[in-house]
Amino acid sequence: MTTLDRPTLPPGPRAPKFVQTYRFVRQPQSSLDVYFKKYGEAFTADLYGMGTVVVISDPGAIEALFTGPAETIVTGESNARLFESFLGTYSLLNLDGPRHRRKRRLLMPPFHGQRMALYGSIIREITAQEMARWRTGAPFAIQHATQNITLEVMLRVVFGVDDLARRTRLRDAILHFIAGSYRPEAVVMAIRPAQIDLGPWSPWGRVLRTRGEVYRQIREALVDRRATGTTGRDDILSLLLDARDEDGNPMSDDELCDDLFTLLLVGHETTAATLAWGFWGVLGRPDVVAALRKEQRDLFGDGPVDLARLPELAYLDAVVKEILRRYPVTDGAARLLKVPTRLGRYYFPAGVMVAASSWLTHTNPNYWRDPHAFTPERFLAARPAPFSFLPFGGGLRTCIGAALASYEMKIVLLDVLRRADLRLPAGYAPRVLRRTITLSPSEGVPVVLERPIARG
Ligand code: HEM
Repeated sequence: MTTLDRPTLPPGPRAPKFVQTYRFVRQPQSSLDVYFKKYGEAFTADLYGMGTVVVISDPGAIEALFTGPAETIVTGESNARLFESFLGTYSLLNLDGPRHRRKRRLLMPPFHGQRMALYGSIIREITAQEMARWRTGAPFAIQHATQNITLEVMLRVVFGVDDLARRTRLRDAILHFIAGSYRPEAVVMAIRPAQIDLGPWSPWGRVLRTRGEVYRQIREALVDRRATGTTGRDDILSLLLDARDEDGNPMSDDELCDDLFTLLLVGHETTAATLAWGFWGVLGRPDVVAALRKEQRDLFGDGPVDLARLPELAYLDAVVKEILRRYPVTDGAARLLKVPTRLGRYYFPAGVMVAASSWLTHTNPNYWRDPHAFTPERFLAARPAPFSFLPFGGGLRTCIGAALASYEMKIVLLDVLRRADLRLPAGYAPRVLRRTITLSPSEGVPVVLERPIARG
């Protein structure tokens, strides 16, 4: 009998559930490496809050997972197991079916590739403002800087919050929420059964209260916008305020808050963490920095890049892709099987979650040569095998911010490397830490600015 005759769970770790959950939380990549070595491209794990999860890194099965029928291979219900308690019931991530389709259509326009040209000069201005604060000498965490940039981009460019005082309060509230996720006890964010509010000093109580302050600020931003009006505006806040359902009703404030909180958090944390990993990868390779600078100089001399010509920078594009491959900041993309389902060479039973692991797929030696090396050139030499590269997930649920994230990363890398000489302090090597929704580098990648920033 083959694995395709009847639905079967592949073998996997037999450690007690709490041990497996601990490893998932604390050793998000190294534990997967161990399982991959032992069980191969599909194995079954058992995790608190998520139940039975089959982790796959076989592109054939991933293709089937991403392109199969959305009615029986569902995403929202699966995401909700991890994210509902803090992203909210109405968050796009946690929806399925027609509600998901409608919301996604509504949210997409500001993230469409063609819109990027409008955002470029503001991203550049925000990056310059951040760099103006850097000082030579003492190391600083580059993730702190990239986070300031990506959060400001979300607030100004996507949300269209023009009022400086309002922006500052919203930014402070979200940074306070994220700072809390650095605390060791904030692992409760990844363990659903431990999410019990035992007051302001309890781990989950603290998460709820800092998140509550972000929601309060978002509600106030909604009040402001209702007062000033949405006419002629095409930012997310205005789009959502103007949206009406089939019966002509506007969205409730609870729904608006979940959507806005999701975009604010997901839209900047992921890009900030990827950029931080990116600086770690790039600064560790002076030849890559030199090649990036050369490409830029050959096309544009010593001045800034003309952003309309960004697509001509092929090496930069390869660097960004390699950062996304080598340092995936999410676990990947998961789906819940509502019926027994064939995925490539596997046949899995109903009721299990199937998670396409970006880490294991991106480091699968069957598809990537020397997968642990940071080698941008691999993306110049050949296209990746189908479904072996999934930084933004896939199918109907592909990340809506993929174009914005890549565009933003390119501008930040270009402008920082053109104007700043950064180095990594001796002896630093990052560990992979869970932080809100990302896998971030420990200490946020400390860097040292070697000499004052060159003039723009
Ligand atoms: C480097 C940065 C980013 C990475 C690595 C990333 C990664 C991902 C991944 C893996 C998914 C799951 C896709 C799936 O289930 O197939 C996702 C979904 C999503 N991302 Fe991103 N993302 C990034 C940036 C952004 C930005 C900038 C935004 C918003 C502006 C955003 C908003 C979303 C939303 C709303 C979803 C849910 C889509 C849906 O369920 O229909 N992401 N992202």
